[in-house]
Amino acid sequence: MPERTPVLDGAGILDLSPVVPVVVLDDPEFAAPLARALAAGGVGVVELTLRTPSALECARRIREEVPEVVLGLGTVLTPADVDAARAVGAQFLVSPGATPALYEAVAGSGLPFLPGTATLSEVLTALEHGHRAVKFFPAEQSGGPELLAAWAAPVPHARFCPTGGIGPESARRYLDLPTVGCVGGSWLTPRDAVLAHDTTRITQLARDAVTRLRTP
Ligand SMILES: O=C[C@H](O)COP(=O)(O)O
Ligand SMILES: CC(=O)C(=O)O
Repeated sequence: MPERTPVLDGAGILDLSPVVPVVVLDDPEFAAPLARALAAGGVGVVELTLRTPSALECARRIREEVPEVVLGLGTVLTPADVDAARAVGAQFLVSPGATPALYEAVAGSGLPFLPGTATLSEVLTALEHGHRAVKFFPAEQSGGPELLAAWAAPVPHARFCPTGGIGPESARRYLDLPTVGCVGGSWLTPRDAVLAHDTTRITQLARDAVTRLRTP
């Protein structure tokens, strides 16, 4: 396993790329090629979801074979997920929501964490636990950029990674908000491209996204 990279706080994660690819991966053989394909397109961060039986093995391969990519594990739902993610070298954790048990486990892990939030009370709970940077999920279904703009008045110090239903066109409307650091999305790694091991397409999607979204 490569050396642990320096721990970034959650807010630092939001500054790595305008878009964090949310990846569902079955085939460990394609884990490193996929991460390299994203990096070749200018996206040096991956959120690999714990949604497949092989996700942890895929994560281990990325950490071992592509250490230049910052690896987060998503769909972290339980303290056991936190332990498993840490064991394979995850550099940050992402959840679709958060519970007291999850906050406690994350605190013990020492890893940066983007807790999922969909209400202002959940944002306040995240802030109480010391997490200034949070996921806003599912973004489009929960109220989109208009809701985040309203939240920016009472909690301008929170920072958001909206995720859920966002694509290359809608991403800009989130990134224009001062409280948004990056967006998350699956559009850089479409299911058909992943199944076909189509690294050329993945690199092109990453390059297009970075070109379109890097600057206001
Ligand atoms: O569960 C969904 C992911 O977190 C984001 O996927 P999406 O960009 O396709 O909505
Ligand atoms: C959707 C999401 O936030 C996650 O799977 O972690």
